Amino acid sequence: MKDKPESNSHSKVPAVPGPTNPMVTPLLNDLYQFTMSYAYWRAGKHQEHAVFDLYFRKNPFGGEYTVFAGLDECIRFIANFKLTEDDICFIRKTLPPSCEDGFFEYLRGIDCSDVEVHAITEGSVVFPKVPLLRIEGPVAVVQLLETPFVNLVNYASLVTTNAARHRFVAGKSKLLLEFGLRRAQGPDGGIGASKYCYMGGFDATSNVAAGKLFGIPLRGTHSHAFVSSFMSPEEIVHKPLCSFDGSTTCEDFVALVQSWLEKIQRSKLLSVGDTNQSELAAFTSYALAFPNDFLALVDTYDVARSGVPNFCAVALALHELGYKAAGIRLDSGDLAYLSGEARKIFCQVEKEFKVAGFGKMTITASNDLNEETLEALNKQGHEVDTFGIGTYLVTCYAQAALGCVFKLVEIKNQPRIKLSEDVSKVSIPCKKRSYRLYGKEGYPLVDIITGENEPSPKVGERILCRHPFIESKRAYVVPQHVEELLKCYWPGASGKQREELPSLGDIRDRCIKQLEQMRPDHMRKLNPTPYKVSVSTRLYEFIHSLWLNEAPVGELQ
Ligand SMILES: Nc1ncnc2c1ncn2[C@@H]1O[C@H](COP(=O)(O)OP(=O)(O)OP(=O)(O)O)[C@@H](O)[C@H]1O
Ligand SMILES: O=P(O)(O)OC[C@H]1O[C@H](OP(=O)(O)OP(=O)(O)O)[C@H](O)[C@@H]1O
Ligand SMILES: O=C(O)c1cccnc1
Ligand SMILES: [Mg+2]
Repeated sequence: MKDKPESNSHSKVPAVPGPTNPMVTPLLNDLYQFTMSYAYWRAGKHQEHAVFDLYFRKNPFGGEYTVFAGLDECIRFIANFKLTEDDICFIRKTLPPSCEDGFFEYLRGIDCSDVEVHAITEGSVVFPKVPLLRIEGPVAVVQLLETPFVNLVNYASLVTTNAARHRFVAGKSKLLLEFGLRRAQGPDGGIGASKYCYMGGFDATSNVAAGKLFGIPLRGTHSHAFVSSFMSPEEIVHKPLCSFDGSTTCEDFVALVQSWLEKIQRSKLLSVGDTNQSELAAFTSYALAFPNDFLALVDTYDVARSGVPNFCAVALALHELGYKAAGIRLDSGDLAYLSGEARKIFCQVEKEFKVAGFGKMTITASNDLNEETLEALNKQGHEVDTFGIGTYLVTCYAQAALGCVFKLVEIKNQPRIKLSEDVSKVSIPCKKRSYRLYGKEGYPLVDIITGENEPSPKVGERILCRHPFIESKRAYVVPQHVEELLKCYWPGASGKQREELPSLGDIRDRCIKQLEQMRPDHMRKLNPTPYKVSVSTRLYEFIHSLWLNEAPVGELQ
C-alpha cells in the first residue's frame, strides 16, 4: 500500500499518487478487454474517439439513494496507467501466437494522457442511470479502463452507502466505530471498508493500517480474551498508580479497587453481591495500563451482577486518583435491556458516591449489529452511546454488489445505444451532460440528462423533464438552483481545467451534507419515494429515434 505522490513517468500528465492498493495495475482486468483492444488495433479502429458512461441501474439495500465513492482511486489509476515490459510479455504469452508484434509495440506506448474523464464529485448522493463518470479517448485505451474503473467504484459506493444507511438509523448523536477488518473480504476489502465507512459517516475504525494510510481516527476497546486470561487479583504484581496530577502515588491500586468494591457492596441503593474476581483482576490490570482511557468489556460473566459493578469499583478507584474512566462495552445479550441496567447502576453510583457525571458514562455496544438491530434498539429504547459494527457493515451482507456498468455511448461522434428486452437495461446514448435541479424548499427535485451541446437548464426557467423511456411520465420544473454534475477530473489532451481531488475528510463532509439535504421521504427505510431521473425533450426524442432505427422489426407468422 502506498500513499506518496509519484512522478508519473510520462511528462504530459500531472503527478498524482498511485492507487492505494499496488495490485491495481492495467493487468487487474478481464482478459476480454485485451482481446478487444487487439481486435480494435487489428481493424485499425484503436484510435477512434469513443465515449463511455459508468453508471448503475438500481439503488442498493432496497433504498432510493446511493453515495458515489471510488473516484480518487480511479484518477490515481489512470494517472499512473502504464504497462511494464513484464506485463506486455505476459499479455503476449496469453494472447494467441497469431497476434501481431505491432500490437505489443502499441501497448508499450499507451498511457491515459489523451483520455478525458468527467465525474460527479466523490461523496455525492447519486441515482440510477445518471453517469457517475464519462470517460472518452481512443477506444482501445478506454476499453482497458472498464474493469478496473467498475471494480474501484462498485464496492466503494456500495459500502459507503451502507455506512450512510447505518448512520441514518443510528442518528447523528451516536458515535459509530467500524470494527470489520477480521470479517472483511480479504485485505483490500478491509482497507476499503475502513476508508469508505469513514466517508459514509462513521467516526473511527479499529483498523490500524487504515488509520496510518488515510488519517482515519482509531478507536478500540479490549476483547474477552483479555478478561478470561486473568485468574485472580493475586496475579497483579505491579500495583502502584500515580495520581492524575502526579502529586501522589497510590502504592496498592489493587487494594484501592477492592475497598471501592466493598463500598459498592455495602450500599443499600446498589444491592451488589459477590462479583467475579478474575474479571475484577482483568479490569484492574487494564486500568493500571491505561488509567486515562479505562474502558471495560463487561459481558464475559454477568453484566449486571459482575461486569458493571467491577467496572464501577475500578472507575471509582481511578476517580479517587483524579482520573476519569472511559466507559464499558457490551458484546452479547439484549443490548437494549443491558444498556438500561448499566445506566441505572451508573446513575445510582453517581448519587451514592457523589461523583458528578458518572451517570453519563459511555456505553458501547457491539455484536452482529446492522440496520435492523439498530432500528429495533431505537424502538425499544436503549442507553447506548457508541456502536461498534463489523460483519454486516463491511461485507454489505444485505446486498452483495452494486451493479455498476460501463457502456459505450458514442464513437467517432456517432451515438450508440444498447437495446434490451428489459427497458431498464437500455443505455442512454450520446455524449451527455447532467444537472441537479433544486426546488423552492432547497431540496434536490430531479436530475436531468441532456445532450452535450444543448443549452443548460436555467434558474427560474421552466423545463420539461421526461422519463427516459416511458412517454407518459414527465413533469415541468422551474429550478431555483441548477448544479452541473459532471466535472473534469482528468482533462487528457483537452487543455481543460482539472478539478482538484478533495481530501478524504472533505469528501466525508460533502457526503454528510448532501445526505442531510435530501428530502426525508427519499431517505426513509420503509417504502422510500424514488428520486426522479429524467432526460430533456431533445434527448428523449433522440433516444427513441435511435431505438427505432436500431431495433429490427419482427414479422408475425
Ligand atoms: N434488544 C435487542 N433487540 C433486537 N436485537 C438485539 C437486541 N439486543 C441484541 N440484539 C441482536 O440480537 C443478536 C443476538 O445474538 P446471539 O443470538 O448470537 O446472542 P448473543 O447475545 O451474542 O449470545 P452469546 O452470549 O452466545 O454471545 C445480535 O445480532 C444482536 O445485535
Ligand atoms: O459483531 P460484528 O458486527 O462483526 O463486530 C465485531 C465483533 O468482533 C469482535 O468479536 P468476535 O465477533 O470476533 O467474537 P465473538 O463472536 O465472541 O463476539 C467484537 O466483539 C464484535 O462482536
Ligand atoms: O476494539 C474493539 O472493541 C474491537 C475491535 C475489532 C473488533 N471487535 C471489537
Ligand atoms: Mg461477535
